[in-house]
Amino acid sequence: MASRNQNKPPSSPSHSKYRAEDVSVDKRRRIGNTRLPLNTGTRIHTRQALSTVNGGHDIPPVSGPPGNSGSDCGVIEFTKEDVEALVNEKLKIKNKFNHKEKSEQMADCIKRLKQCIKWFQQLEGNYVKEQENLKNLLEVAEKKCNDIESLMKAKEDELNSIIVELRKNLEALQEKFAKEEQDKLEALDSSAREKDCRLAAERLQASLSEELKRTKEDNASANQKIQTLNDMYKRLQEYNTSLQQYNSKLQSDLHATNETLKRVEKEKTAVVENLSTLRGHYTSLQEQLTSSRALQDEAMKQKEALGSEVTCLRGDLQQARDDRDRQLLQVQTLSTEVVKYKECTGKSIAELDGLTVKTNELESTCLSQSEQIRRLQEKLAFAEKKLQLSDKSAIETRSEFEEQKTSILELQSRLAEAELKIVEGEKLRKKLHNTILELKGNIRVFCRVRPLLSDDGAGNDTKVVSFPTSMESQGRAIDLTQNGQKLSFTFDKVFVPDASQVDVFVEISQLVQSALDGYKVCIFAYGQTGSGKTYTMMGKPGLSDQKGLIPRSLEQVFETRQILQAQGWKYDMQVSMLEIYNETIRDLLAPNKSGFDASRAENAAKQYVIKHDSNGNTHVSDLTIVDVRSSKEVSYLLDRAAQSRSVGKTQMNEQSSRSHFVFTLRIMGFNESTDQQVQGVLNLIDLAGSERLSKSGSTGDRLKETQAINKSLSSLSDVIFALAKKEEHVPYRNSKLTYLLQPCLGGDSKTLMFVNVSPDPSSVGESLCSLRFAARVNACEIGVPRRQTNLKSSSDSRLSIG
Ligand SMILES: Nc1ncnc2c1ncn2[C@@H]1O[C@H](COP(=O)(O)OP(=O)(O)OP(=O)(O)O)[C@@H](O)[C@H]1O
Repeated sequence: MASRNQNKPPSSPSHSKYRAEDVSVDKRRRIGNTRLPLNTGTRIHTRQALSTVNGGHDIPPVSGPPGNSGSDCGVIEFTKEDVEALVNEKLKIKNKFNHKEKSEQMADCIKRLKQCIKWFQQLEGNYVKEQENLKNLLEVAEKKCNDIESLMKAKEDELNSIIVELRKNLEALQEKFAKEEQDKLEALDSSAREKDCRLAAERLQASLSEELKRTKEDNASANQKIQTLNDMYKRLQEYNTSLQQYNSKLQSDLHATNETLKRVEKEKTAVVENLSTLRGHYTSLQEQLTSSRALQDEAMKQKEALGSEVTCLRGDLQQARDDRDRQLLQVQTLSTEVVKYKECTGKSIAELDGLTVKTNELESTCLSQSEQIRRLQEKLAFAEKKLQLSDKSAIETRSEFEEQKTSILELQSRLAEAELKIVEGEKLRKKLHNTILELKGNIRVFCRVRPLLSDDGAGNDTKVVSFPTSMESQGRAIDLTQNGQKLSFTFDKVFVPDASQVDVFVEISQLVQSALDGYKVCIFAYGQTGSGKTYTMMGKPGLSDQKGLIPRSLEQVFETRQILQAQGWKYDMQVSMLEIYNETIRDLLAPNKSGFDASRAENAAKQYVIKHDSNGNTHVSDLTIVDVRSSKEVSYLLDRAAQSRSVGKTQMNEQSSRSHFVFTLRIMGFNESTDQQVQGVLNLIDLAGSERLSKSGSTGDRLKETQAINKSLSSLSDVIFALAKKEEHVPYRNSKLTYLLQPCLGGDSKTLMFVNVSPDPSSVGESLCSLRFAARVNACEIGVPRRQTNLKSSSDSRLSIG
């Protein structure tokens, strides 16, 4: 229809025709049941035909020429049959009406038909013209149709391809649909499951809600806690800062203290020297004083003798004076009597002569007595002079004595002062030493290289061990050369092969002293078989200058105990010794009733369970603990233990220790004057030698021993590595050795490790392993040593080893 309108000719008749067609089509639709066949044969005017059909009633009269009829006019093609049918219809209708009316109507109808025919003819002319136009149009349309057809074909092809594609899509969609159906089923399934889950989830949600509620409450309290923790954190931060400041101050203090320590050490040496000279001076003064005292005593005796002599003389003199005075009085009375007699009585000359003789006698007696008095006076004067002299010498002696006394007192006070200074210096040194160790907070490591022995790889002159001589590393560094590569290690101290046992002991004596001060001390020797561990710890039996650390430490402990007694300290000492052989503890001091084997059997029956108490003390059940009072007693016990130890011959060592030897001295001190109590422990350990199975040449029991030794030493290194890495779990329980040493390795004790190294070039690999392990140990922080003081001795202290 749209395309027709597009091709519509511009003339009005054609325009009306198209409209008539429209109407006819519309009419046909309206006729409904009375469907009329439309053929291209006879053409009849539509209105006529319609009027015939409707009996001429409902057809409106034609007004004006058909061409001007506007919307009422139209052309429709009727076939002959259609017209006949109409005529028949007309006849039928004719019969229905009466004749007159019918004839009038007929006339009218004929009239109108005539008009119609006229109009129809006009239309026919128009129609021919229109037909030509239409022909042209048809051609154009055909052309266009062809174009459209080709276009359509193309479109069809395109559509076909689209259809194919769509089919494919459809198939895919169908597949997809099937899949989705399946998915849907699955989804339904899962939805059912989800429903269950949802129910469960709802239940869970309910419980979770409750939990959430609780958690919220917890959260609130946690928030509060966080708040307080934050506050605490802040405070801790502040505390940390202050600690850091304190630490830096301590570091500077430490530096200053080190300086002071050195100065104090120097002062101490000077004071000790001074003290010894003072002591010499004091002794000579004491001698002088004794001789002066003897002299004084003699002078006093002389003085006393002279005094008594003077008193005697004075008595004699007094007597002589009294005699003289009496005789003078007698002479005087006699003289007056003579004068009286001469004057008054006139006696005979003989009597007078007798009297004169008597008087003369008396006078001569007087004279002699005067002479005696004079002599006595002279004697007295001499005696008094002598007395004065002796008084003088006595005063001199006394002043000398006083002088000496004051100088002695002065010396004594200086001596006391010097001794006090020594005690204070010692205290300060001890404190500084402990502070240094506490600040260091790690296991200290000393390295000792033994001399080359005749048994070592003969004929090999290459030196694998050397010692750097630079200022900063002297005495602290060691270089090991392996395959031409030099590897350097630094430790707290390195002992060269020439170092004597005394040199080594001097370096650890302070540590031993700490045990008496109430610290736990642990010294252990680690190294390859035959590297000198036993030599370092025990020394060579029978040779006093080659005594090892254990006997020397004990001597020092007992000597110091003696010295500290003067300060009010009393010490009780207990010793225990054990060995760990093939992961089994053996009591080396177990009473040996019926021979060594019996003791071993008895030993084996005991449990020897290791336990640590809250004070960090280690207890081994059933272990023999012996009270000791002197180093001799301990030496005896050491000899006894040495006989019980498991030793054997290996390719590396003639007398190889096949077990770990643990010597423990427990020290309990009490000061009566200060009421102070200390508990120290000295653990001295000679570890079994590490060795490669291949190198040790072990077989049978030896192989088993070596495997057990290596296992426990590797446990020791695991513990050290865990400590070095500050891991949360430290595998102390992996071996008896590490569990026994737990307080020493990870606790609060002062620990020192000797790494013994052999200079034998054939042992360079083992030496390198030992040095690497020792370096790791040196870097390992184990906490701050704690002094055990003011503690009441535990009831079970006899079973404690550390
Ligand atoms: N510093 C030293 N001076 C002299 N001789 C030494 C020294 N160190 C070790 N020795 C000697 O080396 C040998 C092996 O020493 P020692 O038995 O102490 O080794 P070890 O490490 O204890 O061996 P093991 O682990 O097999 O028991 C011994 O003969 C010892 O006397």
